[in-house]
Amino acid sequence: MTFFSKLKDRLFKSSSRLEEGLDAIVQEGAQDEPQEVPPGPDTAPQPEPIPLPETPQEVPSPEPTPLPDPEPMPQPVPDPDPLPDPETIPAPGPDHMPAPEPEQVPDPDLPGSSPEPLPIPPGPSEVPQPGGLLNRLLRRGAKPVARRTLDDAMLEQLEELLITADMGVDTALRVTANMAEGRLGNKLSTDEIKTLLADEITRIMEPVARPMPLYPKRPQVVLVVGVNGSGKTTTIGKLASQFKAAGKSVVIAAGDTFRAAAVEQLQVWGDRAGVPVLTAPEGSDPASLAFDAMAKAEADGADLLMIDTAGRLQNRADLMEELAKIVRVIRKKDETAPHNTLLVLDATTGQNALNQVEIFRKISDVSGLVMTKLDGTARGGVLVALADKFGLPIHAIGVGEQIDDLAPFEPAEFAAALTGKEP
Ligand SMILES: Nc1nc2c(ncn2[C@@H]2O[C@H](COP(=O)(O)OP(=O)(O)OP(=O)(O)O)[C@@H](O)[C@H]2O)c(=O)[nH]1
Repeated sequence: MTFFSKLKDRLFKSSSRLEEGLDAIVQEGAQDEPQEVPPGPDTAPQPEPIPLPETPQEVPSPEPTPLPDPEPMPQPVPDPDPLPDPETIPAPGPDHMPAPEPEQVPDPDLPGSSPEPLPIPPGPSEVPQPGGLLNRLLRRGAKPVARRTLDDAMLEQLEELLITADMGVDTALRVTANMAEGRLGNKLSTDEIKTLLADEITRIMEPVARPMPLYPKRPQVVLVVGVNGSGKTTTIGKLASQFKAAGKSVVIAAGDTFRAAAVEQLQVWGDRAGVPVLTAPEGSDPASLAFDAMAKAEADGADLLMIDTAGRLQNRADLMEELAKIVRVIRKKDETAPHNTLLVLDATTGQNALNQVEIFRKISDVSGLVMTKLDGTARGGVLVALADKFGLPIHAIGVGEQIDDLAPFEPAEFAAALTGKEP
C-alpha cells in the first residue's frame, strides 16, 4: 500500500465526509450534461482530469486573502537521510514518508484502473485532439461528468460543508472566497472542486509544515505541554524513539508528578524507545525533577532532554505557576532553555483545539504543535483553521498508538487526504 493510501485510509474520516458533501453539492445543482461534451472555453480538452478553468477575463486578481506571511519555504519533502540536519531536520525517518509510488497513475492497459476504461487505448502517436473525430467518438461512450455552475448558492453550501469539517467560520469563508476567485459562473465537477480545495488548503498549510528545529545546544531542552489525554506521553515516546534512531541521545523527565499512572506510562514508552526516564515520587515538585533531569542530561552529554508536564487546565493559575517554575529552574543551568515548547493537541477535539492554543500560548511560550489522533477522526479540518489563525509550525502528526505512528506533516498529502483528491 502506498503511503498516500495508508494516510487516506487511516488519517481521516473527514475525507469521505468531505467527498460525499462535495458530491452532493455538485449533484444538487448539476445540469444535464450531454453525453458528448464539446470542448469549449469552460470545459477541458480531456475527459479526466480536467484542468482548472482559467479566469475568463484577464482580471488582475488581487492577491487573495491575507495569510500567514511567506516565511522561508518549508521542506515539503522529508529528508531521506535518517540523520537530521544539525540545524533543522526532525526525527521522522524515511519509512514514514516514502514518495508516492508511480503505480498511483492509472494504467490505461488495466481494465478498471481508469475511471472510464477505454476498450482501445490510443497509442502515444495517436492521442486524439480535443475536437478530433476519434476523441468525440470516445467521449460519446464516456460517462457524463456532473458539473454545477459556481454561484453564490453553491459557495454558501461549500462554506457550510467546510465549517462542518471543523475549519471554522473565518477559514471556511476565506478558503471558499479564494476558490471562487475568477471562477464564478464556471461549471465545475466534483473532481475539479476537490483540486481547487486541496490546492487552497495546501497553500495555507505550507508555511506551517516545519519539522522541529534541532540546535547544536546540548542538551536541547524540549518542554512538552498540553491538556491531559492529548497524547503528550505517547508523543514523547514516539519522538524519543525517532530521535534515537537518528543517532541522538535522549533523556526524558516525567514532569507530571501528580499522577503516578502518567509516570508509569512514560516509563513504558521510555523502555520502548530505549531512552532513560527520570521520575520523582508522586506529588513532588516537578521543577526540582526538571532541574535534576537537566543535571543528568548535561552529565550524560545528552543531545535532547524532553520534559513531560501536567495538563490540568482546571486550575490554570497553578498550571501556569508550575510551568513558569520549571522554566525558571532549567534556566539556572541554561538561560536559553527551553529551546522548544511543543503543544500537543488532540485533533478529535475539533474546534476546542483552537481554544487550547490560545490558553497555552498565554501560559507558555509555545513554539510548535504536534497534532495527535488524526487517524480515525472526522475533524482534520481543524488543522487548516489552526494554520490560518495562528501560523504556528506543525512539526508532526500522530496517526496511531504505535511507536512509529508519528509522521512529518506534509501539506499536499494532508490536503489530498482531507479532500479525497487523488494524488
Ligand atoms: N489513535 C491514536 N491514539 C493516540 C495517539 N496519540 C495518543 N493516543 C492515545 O491517546 C491516549 C492518551 O495519550 P497520552 O499520551 O497518555 O496522553 P497524555 O497527554 O500524556 O495524557 P495524561 O497522561 O493524562 O496527561 C492514549 O490512549 C494513547 O494511546 C494517536 O496519534 N492516535
